Amino acid sequence: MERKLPVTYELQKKSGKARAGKITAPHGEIETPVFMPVGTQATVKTMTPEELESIGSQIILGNTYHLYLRPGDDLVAKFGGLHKFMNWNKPILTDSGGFQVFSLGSLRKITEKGVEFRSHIDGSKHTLTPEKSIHIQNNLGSDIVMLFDECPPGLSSREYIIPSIERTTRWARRCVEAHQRPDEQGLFAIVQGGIYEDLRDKSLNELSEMDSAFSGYAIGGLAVGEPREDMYRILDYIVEKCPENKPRYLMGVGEPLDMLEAVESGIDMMDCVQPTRIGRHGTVFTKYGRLVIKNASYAEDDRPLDEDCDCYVCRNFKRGYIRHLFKAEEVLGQRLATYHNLYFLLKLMKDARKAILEDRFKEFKDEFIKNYNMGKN
Ligand SMILES: CNc1nc2cc3c(=O)[nH]c(N)nc3c(CCc3ccccc3)c2[nH]1
Ligand SMILES: [Zn+2]
Repeated sequence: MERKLPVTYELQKKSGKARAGKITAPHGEIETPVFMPVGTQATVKTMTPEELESIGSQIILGNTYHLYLRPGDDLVAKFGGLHKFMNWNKPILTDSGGFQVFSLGSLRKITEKGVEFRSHIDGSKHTLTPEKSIHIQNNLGSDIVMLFDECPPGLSSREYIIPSIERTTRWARRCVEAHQRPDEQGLFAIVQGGIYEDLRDKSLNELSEMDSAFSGYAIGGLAVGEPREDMYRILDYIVEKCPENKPRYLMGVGEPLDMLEAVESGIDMMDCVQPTRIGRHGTVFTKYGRLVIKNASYAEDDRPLDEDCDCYVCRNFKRGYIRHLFKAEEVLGQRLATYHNLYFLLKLMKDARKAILEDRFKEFKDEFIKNYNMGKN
């Protein structure tokens, strides 16, 4: 009989293919669509958990690759798991590590067994396997555990992707077998297949054989250098083929316009390091597009970063002050820009959810895109 899954989804409203829903996870509920801040090394860079909660973060992401290398998943387990270690008491999703090996590790080698690599920290040799990845995530105690997959480089050929999908499916079976807490940590499948519709079908069909083990489905293999129109075409094709009664997670997409495109295709969850990464370098999101605060033109500008934003930063600080902080290399500048960027994306998803509930998502999306492309800052 069907085992009770630890992570469940309730569809609340559709507006076209866009959906509003509620995810129930062991550490709490998540209203979707949702943006998930990335907390790679057990911290969303420069933010405290209290600040993350105050801006409306419902779930954050952690990284198997990083936490295994430092401080070690067994140490995190000694502290009672990642929630206790970092004092975040809402849901956490952890990635499985394969992607990070290829984006950060060196001297990598893929075999049937798994992935051999050298640590980007000290060059030590390691092998990550499906079993090891799942056991690390079990130690971390995340609410949502990702399958150990291969994410082929953007624009890989069909000849490369086909055998890659078949190995990733064999790895998926090993992940399901290795999972030590299937009743406490939800397992998400990851659909691959590059920019080819028929290979997306192949990946989804092979994974669907194990559907009863999966609490959700992620769309992987995108935002890895493929042209934007290819990503949109694939989303429009494959997302609605994923089970309607489970959450759908698009991995690695966090540009405002891409997020709205993803929501329109039926995606519920998204992550991206962009808001925190570009925030630390002084680029912020605004209603009218991106703004590079170090630009000399903002030196005497007494407006907030975004005149339509009601976040703590926009209510209390002016562009000229935040520009000064960056020019003076004051760390408060990075914190304020990060805070506002995260708030901006969390609010964008909250407004998208409201538009879906009121069955006016298309109008909401078109209005946002018109303003964002104005670039008048
Ligand atoms: C930026 N673009 C991007 N495309 C991705 C594709 C995949 C993919 O096909 N498979 C897996 N496992 N992860 C991917 C990721 C990492 C997402 C992430 C980062 C940090 C924390 C938690 C999760 C991606 N990121
Ligand atoms: Zn703001």
